[in-house]
Amino acid sequence: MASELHTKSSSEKHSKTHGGQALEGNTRRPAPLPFSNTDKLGSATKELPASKKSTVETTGEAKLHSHLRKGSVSSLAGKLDSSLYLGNSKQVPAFDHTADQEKKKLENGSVKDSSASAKVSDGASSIAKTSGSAKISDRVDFVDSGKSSLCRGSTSTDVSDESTCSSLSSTVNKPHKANDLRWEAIQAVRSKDGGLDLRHFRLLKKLGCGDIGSVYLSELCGTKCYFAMKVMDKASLASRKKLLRAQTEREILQSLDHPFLPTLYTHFETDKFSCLVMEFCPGGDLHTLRQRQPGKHFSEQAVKFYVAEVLLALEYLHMLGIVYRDLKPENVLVREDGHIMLSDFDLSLRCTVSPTLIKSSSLETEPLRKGTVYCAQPACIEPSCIQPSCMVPTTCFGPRFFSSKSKKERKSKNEIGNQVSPLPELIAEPTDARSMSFVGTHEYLAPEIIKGEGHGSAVDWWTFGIFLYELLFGKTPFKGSGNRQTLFNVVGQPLRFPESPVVSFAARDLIRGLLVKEPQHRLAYKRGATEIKQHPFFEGVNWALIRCASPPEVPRPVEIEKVSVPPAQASVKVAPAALTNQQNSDNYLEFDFF
Ligand SMILES: Nc1ncnc2c1ncn2[C@@H]1O[C@H](COP(=O)(O)OP(=O)(O)OP(=O)(O)O)[C@@H](O)[C@H]1O
Repeated sequence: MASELHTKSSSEKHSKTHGGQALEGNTRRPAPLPFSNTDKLGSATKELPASKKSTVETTGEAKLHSHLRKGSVSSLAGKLDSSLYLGNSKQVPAFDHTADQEKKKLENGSVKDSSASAKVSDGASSIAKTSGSAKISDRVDFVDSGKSSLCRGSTSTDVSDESTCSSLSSTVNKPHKANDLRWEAIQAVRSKDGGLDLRHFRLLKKLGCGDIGSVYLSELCGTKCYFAMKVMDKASLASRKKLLRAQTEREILQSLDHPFLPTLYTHFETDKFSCLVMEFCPGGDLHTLRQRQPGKHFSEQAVKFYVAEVLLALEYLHMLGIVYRDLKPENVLVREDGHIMLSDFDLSLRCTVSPTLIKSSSLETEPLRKGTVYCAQPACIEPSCIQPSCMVPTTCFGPRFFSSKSKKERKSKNEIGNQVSPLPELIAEPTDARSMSFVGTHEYLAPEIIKGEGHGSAVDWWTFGIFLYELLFGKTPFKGSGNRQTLFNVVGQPLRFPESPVVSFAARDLIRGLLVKEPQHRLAYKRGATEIKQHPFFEGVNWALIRCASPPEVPRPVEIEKVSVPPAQASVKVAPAALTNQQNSDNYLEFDFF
């Protein structure tokens, strides 16, 4: 096991502001003292201060590098994912860019990517694997699932300005960004100046501080396009041995293209800093939003909406072979349209997965015969091997969906029901992945992590259960008087529900299914998100069109002028080396790190 355990510092989060407004009432709990290996159950020797939902992590553990087919597998993931959202393509106007983009892909040579290598890691020691043969480094706690390839949506060349990629190939690899003005603005600067760096951005406000960097609200100069820029001090990362974590997060972000996951618009490096330019979420996080609700818990209807979106995000991540491992309300941000965005991937585990289509959509005349399994192995990931139902265009993401409908025809507020037709059923569960890392947040840690038994994707279904519980009841189920007690409770205490607020039987039943201590008996262990989606709690949820449903709450628009500090008032401190090189003197804000 690793020699070092680390606690993410969340004390800084107390001063966090969002969208230009101070988050009053943010009762984010202070960080516990640094955790040591002996604090795990069984060898715990000392009482720690009260856990305040900070994240714990071991470092120096398992890492798996695998040479994988990249392009073709990722395109499968994209298509399968699209099909999950779209259902019957005949019901909504088409926004068909698939064929066009396949063509562009060929023109841009992205096909050659299909033989490129992809890294698979959970941020610690390593296995190098090429075509079935594995090279295992010193301390390996990770066992390959034995399944096939990791799916990667895109690569560093897609968004990094260290590369010479064309704007076209970037869009091809993020097909859902085809109509995004911010994406176009970034691409325009890239074509004009050959790349982006700090001088292209005005840093308007510090949004918050994480363990590996600070996040700033920033404007792409002169465009009124706003982004959240995570700025990481490379020297600090190196001295604190966090480079791998930063790299893991960046590589995961680069591979994502999903409505409930962050879009990484670009990434660039200066001598001193590594910068990730992402979509800005002005609505704050669900932890803060929950504090503002009556009784500090959400209504069951609102919970249904938020957890349904989180479920789809987790499903997509698992399909890419990513076990998220850090689900908690603090990491679920609210976008400007009220939909959610899962953030913070530096503790995620990457492993191998083989998405498996077990039932086609209703577009198919007959469901697949029972027992027939369509396994999307890398060797057959060609368009012809994919069920046609998985290749429906991405209507849910395009503005034309709305423009072609009158307001009356649009879905009524809070209506996310009325599933029209069953969707294809997939298993994309990296169930056999094994990590021995001790990562997560005390109240959210799965029993198998605490017991050090090794864990896989089922930890995300445990945390999903805790998350659901917390949103409904305003507290987590196993919280003790201190971190150690919390860990004991997670492992040994039965699940109990408070008498109030009253929640439905279906909700409690779902929580019971998810919070089963043995991972192999836990809901979703075998068939992943599909099992959860079929639970009565989600009855009536239109999974295909949830992206178009009205959220419980839409954040007030951020007034950027108020957020932005005029130069005269700004406490202009000497800018760090990277900033002094900037041509744009508007970048006056001080950078402070950690
Ligand atoms: N895209 C975004 N839009 C708005 N605010 C964001 C965005 N991304 C991050 N933030 C805010 O910035 C803060 C720092 O985020 P960051 O992801 O760096 O750290 P973290 O979530 O605290 O976790 P970690 O310590 O693992 O880095 C968070 O509290 C978050 O609320």
